[in-house]
Amino acid sequence: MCPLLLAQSHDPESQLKYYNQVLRDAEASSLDINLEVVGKGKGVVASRNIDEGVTVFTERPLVNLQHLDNHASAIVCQACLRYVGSIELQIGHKLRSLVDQLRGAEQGGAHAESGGSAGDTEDEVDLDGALEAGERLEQIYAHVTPERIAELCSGAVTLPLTDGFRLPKPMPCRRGCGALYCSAACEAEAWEHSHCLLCTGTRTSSSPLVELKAEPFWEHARETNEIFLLAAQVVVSTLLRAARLLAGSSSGAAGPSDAYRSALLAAWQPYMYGWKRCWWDSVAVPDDVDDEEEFRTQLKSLASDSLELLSAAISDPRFGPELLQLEVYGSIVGMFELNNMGLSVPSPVEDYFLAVDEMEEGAEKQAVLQITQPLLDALDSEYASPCESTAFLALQSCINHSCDPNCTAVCDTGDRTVTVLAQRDIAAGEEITLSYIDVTLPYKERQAALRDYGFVCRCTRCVADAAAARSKRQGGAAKGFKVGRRR
Ligand SMILES: C[S@@+](CC[C@H](N)C(=O)[O-])C[C@H]1O[C@@H](n2cnc3c(N)ncnc32)[C@H](O)[C@@H]1O
Repeated sequence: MCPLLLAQSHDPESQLKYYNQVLRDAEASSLDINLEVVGKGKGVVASRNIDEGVTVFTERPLVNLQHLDNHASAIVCQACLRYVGSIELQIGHKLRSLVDQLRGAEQGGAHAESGGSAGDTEDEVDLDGALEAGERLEQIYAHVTPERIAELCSGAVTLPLTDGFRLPKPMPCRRGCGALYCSAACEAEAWEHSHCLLCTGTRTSSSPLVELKAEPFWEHARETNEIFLLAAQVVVSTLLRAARLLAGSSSGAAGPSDAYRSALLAAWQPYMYGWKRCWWDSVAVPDDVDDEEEFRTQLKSLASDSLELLSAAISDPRFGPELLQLEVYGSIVGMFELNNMGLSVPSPVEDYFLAVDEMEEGAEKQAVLQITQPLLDALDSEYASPCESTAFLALQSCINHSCDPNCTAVCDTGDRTVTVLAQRDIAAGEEITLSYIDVTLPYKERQAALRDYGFVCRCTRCVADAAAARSKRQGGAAKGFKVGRRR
């Protein structure tokens, strides 16, 4: 049986009503939503001509998450992804994380060397990795000392020219879970949105009323799939919003009442129409997996464990059970696998080193370089590593992929928005497209990359490339026949 929350997504009339509101909110007056673009599901089309370079629309993500493995590269506001602290802190943090990571790899290798399983292929790989890690550590320490890294992290040193690169002071989560924000407003917004139930901090304060017990859920997500963290934001923010809507209405407590159902459906609407297939049914099977059925069963079991831990963490008498069903949770995770958008925010550290590089040649630049060059040499390619995150946006998630897209998306952390810009002139009636992958790849590699998104690309370029490949094959077959005849 299709749970109530998923069944609603099939109603075209409410879908159009919702998306027309989304278009109005995004001030996207030059766009329409088409619920059935041939072979692609719904899509976004231009309702009038759009000139190259024009902003097609701007919207804010409904949820976003800095990739867990990116925390080592960038300290950003967990709500809006703005870099926080200072250039010194960002550089010190990158170096400290790098050193910790390399030490871990080095020790892993040493452990394998001293263990009794020498000759095992994995251990051999570990030893190679350990050797490389050791060399990279030496390279870092040839340029900076551990004390220098500690000074940068603690704010004990000020680097030249950083006045022009001021960053907001980090604002810690009120419960001290380690999450940082760029302002009290962002901290409060994240708290109200979902962090109040997903926080793992223990520091007590006058608020909130709920007991915090999300650590086992986080631990499971860290070890298995970070997308569970994003799905949890959807679940919690929806439940909290429904509870608020219900509290604001004249009806009673949560339960199977009509009032609760309509509050829940209203709160769920931003995600309702993004629904695709369940995660375990939609994920592409990795090349090294032989037993597809077992693989999908394992994914389902992971989702089930995650949901159990989440349900235990957020149990609250205000919440009904509708959103905590496995099919609904699986569809949210699946939606992120197929619909989310990667956001990359360039690092101010890169801009800082560029500014040094662009200084006029002379004694002043030489004095600055004496201080900054060792840091740049120690960071190596890490100096430019950006903040990488994943987000879900109501309108952007309706835009289909093309290997020859007419639009591009840029992220602005300043006002926490994503802007979609026309890359070329777009005619009225034309579909708005973005690229989900690196479109410089050849046809086969593009299709392989898009398999991870669960579809065979039917964009104009792929259709043309496929036709060209077919006719080449047919031509090849004909040539082969001729060769055969000559023999
Ligand atoms: C971000 S959603 C885009 C909106 C989607 N069409 C819908 O109905 O919600 C991505 C999904 O759209 C479909 N899609 C996007 N681009 C496509 C393309 N070039 N060819 C075929 N299907 C495409 C695939 O099903 C993909 O998983």
